[in-house]
Amino acid sequence: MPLPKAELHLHIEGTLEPELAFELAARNGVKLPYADTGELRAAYAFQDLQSFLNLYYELMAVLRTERDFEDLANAYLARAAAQGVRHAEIFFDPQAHTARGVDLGTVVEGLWRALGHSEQNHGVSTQLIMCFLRDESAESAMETLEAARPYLDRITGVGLDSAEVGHPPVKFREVYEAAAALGLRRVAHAGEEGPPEYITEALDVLGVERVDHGLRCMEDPALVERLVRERIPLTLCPLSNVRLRAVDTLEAHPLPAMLDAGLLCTVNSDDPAYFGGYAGDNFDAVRASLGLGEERLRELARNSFLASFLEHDEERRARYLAEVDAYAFS
Ligand code: HPA
Ligand SMILES: [Zn+2]
Repeated sequence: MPLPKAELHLHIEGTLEPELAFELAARNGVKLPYADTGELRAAYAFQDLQSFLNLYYELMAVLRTERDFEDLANAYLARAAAQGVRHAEIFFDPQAHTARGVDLGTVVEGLWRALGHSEQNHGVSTQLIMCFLRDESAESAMETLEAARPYLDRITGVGLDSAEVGHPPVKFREVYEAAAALGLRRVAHAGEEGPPEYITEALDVLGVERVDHGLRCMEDPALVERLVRERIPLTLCPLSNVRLRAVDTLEAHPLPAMLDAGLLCTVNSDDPAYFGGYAGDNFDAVRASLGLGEERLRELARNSFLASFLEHDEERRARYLAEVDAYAFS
């Protein structure tokens, strides 16, 4: 039995495995510029975030109907459950679909067909976090928030993703103010490729409660001290960091130093179909490559539930934490 954990940094579009991409392409009459899954997999050699994003957006062309989004989410939930994920806070990128003529309603209704039954079908509780593409305009983000109004009962929070450098958090000040006024929780990618200042700005200007990645905080000791003092969770994604070359090797990942510094770190998969593994695979990888002992792994699992947006159901959080505490490593 795998260690119970929450997944807090997972882009549902990044769970599109090559086999499902080809299946959906055939179903929808979409022609992919790859002969087969082998040729597609060979394209997964990324130099940086942008080279990944190009393929990530290209493959989304196969996602067209509610059923496509339902199938995508069910495939993820089954894999996540098998790796010990008990709770998942799932990102989606509305603008990447509406820009292709797929309605926000199709996306949310389709995802919800899977998420609404996830507890019964997969034993995984779920939440949805709607991300704005930071390389699109602030106006487009605001329009997306407006368009999401009919679905807000199914959306827990907002996030910020896509190409980071040159698109600082401050660009989205008004959108985040509007999201807060609607009662939405706030997170943002910051410090993946962007500088530590983007992390500070995400906290001070956007009012985020969690920082996605946050890796580059380690360049600023005063920021680290603040993140520790304020107990700001970081959603780290070790295999993603290696594939997108944010770190040279897994062995060089700063996770142990971050834990030693007292940061509230969590381990997540980001875009598992592209980066070589789901949540449990990321745990296994840091265990093998970083020499983390059982108590560090247990701490990471505890952190994932402590950092999750389960305030409406503290009983559930306590149950998950008790499962982690009782877990016997084999
Ligand atoms: O790792 C990521 N970073 C930024 N944007 C993204 N969109 C999907 N994955 C990512
Ligand atoms: Zn991400």
